[in-house]
Amino acid sequence: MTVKDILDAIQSPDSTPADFAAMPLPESYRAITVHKDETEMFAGMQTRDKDPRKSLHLDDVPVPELGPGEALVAVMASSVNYNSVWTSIFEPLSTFGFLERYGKVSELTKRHDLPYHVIGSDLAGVVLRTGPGVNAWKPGDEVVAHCLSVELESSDGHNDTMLDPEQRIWGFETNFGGLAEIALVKSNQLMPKPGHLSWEEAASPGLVNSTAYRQLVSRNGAGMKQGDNVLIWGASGGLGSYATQFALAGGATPVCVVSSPEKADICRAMGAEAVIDRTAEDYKFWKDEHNQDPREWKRFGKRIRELTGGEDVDIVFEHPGRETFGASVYVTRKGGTIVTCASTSGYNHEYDNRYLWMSLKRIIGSHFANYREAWEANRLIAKGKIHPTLSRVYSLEDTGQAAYDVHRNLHQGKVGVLCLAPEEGLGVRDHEKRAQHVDAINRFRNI
Ligand SMILES: C/C=C/C(=O)SCCNC(=O)CCNC(=O)[C@H](O)C(C)(C)COP(=O)(O)OP(=O)(O)OC[C@H]1O[C@@H](n2cnc3c(N)ncnc32)[C@H](O)[C@@H]1OP(=O)(O)O
Ligand SMILES: NC(=O)C1=CN([C@@H]2O[C@H](COP(=O)(O)OP(=O)(O)OC[C@H]3O[C@@H](n4cnc5c(N)ncnc54)[C@H](OP(=O)(O)O)[C@@H]3O)[C@@H](O)[C@H]2O)C=CC1
Repeated sequence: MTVKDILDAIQSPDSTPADFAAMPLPESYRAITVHKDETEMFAGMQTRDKDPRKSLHLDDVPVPELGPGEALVAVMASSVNYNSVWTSIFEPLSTFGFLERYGKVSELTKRHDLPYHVIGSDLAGVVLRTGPGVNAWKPGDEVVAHCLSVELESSDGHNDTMLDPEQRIWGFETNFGGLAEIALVKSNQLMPKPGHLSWEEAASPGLVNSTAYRQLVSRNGAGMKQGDNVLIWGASGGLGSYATQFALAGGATPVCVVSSPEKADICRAMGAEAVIDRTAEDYKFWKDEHNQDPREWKRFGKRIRELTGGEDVDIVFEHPGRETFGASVYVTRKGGTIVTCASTSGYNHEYDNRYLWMSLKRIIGSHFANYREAWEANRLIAKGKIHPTLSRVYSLEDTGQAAYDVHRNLHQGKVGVLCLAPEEGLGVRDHEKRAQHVDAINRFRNI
């Protein structure tokens, strides 16, 4: 049995769940990996110069043993997330430390502690096998997977699964991720694949859509409400393209920040009216490596007021981090919220705390999404209320190039990867619903 036989079964309209269940598993599969003996390969280099094409490998790896509550999934498509860029440049830490730590949890988790790391935190595909105790899913089911892996043995995570002390991001802090022909997930990561989307479209929103949902919409994040002004950094990027959609769909006003006229056009095509091109307007929030320029914060704030009819923003959707955080705190409205999930440009933030406390602002930390939030975010995709923002699709062989493009900010929206799917456009089951939304689904394509 080879992965080719699995693909044939997936593509045959006659395959039944029993056929999938009866199919022997292959011994190995192709996967995108980083290697433990290469973690120092970029030592001494600037972040920008570390090249994912050098560190990401396409390897044949053995199919992992299936444990209780788990599923093996044939991956038709996946996507590149920034966490895969971090893994590929071994920043801020090598992910092998995460695998070693996970390997110490139990006999079963030892499987994850290997000299190679199969990466990737999104997938769309077909369930091949389920482990003991899995009843909700069966071989043959078409699924997407969110990337929250929790053990749930501590009460800390019982109200909000993100608070579990053993919370991990699958394919980043665990092995056997989605940039591969086969992936291992906990079965409670599985969700129904939206029928109106192709494999690569369905695989692309998962991580960023769920994260933006918690960060902006959920009461665990900013709890956005109708009428809010929301400043969205990187509004046509991975997270930002979903934050912009959530703001518009939720009756808020996005103020989109981007870095080129093309990206500004994408935001307008999504329905945003207030757009700032940070390159054209040339904001320099830092005078030098150590000092910010509050006059630039003010110039930025004035521009926001021009666009909103004099109002300040209720919420800032933050992720660039060091470069923008001082400005973000400054421009937030009295009583408003800065919600952050990342620090792409540096994790040691500096801001003038007087503007935070005197104006009763709040900074909220947010990370991925709990089980329920991930499910709710996927439901919005399935209902056609929020759409994938897929711009370009790469082959599994070209994942290094895809990660390079994301690292260098050369992409728009989301970048997809075909794993088992032999071409784009396959896997659509609900053509009628697709026809209703096809323009929105294709909005980011080939820009
Ligand atoms: C969904 C997608 C998401 C993204 O893309 S996010 C972006 C990518 N992710 C990242 O950049 C984050 C990468 N991760 C990290 O940088 C690190 O992962 C953290 C900084 C988050 C954590 O650092 P660490 O060293 O791994 O863990 P510690 O929690 O600091 O634990 C180290 C030791 O310190 C002890 N400790 C923790 N808190 C305290 C405390 N408050 N007082 C005293 N000790 C403390 C612990 O217990 C432990 O100890 P012991 O080594 O013995 O086990
Ligand atoms: N904690 C969590 O759960 C999650 C964290 N993340 C993290 O969030 C970050 C962004 O992820 P994602 O949106 O997928 O990445 P993308 O690269 O797709 O988008 C980020 C956008 O941010 C903008 N940007 C980048 N650097 C700067 C800067 N210095 N100043 C202002 N804007 C900047 C760029 O837009 P433009 O050039 O147009 O302004 C870019 O397109 C990453 O660090 C990632 O690891 C992502 C998902 C989940």
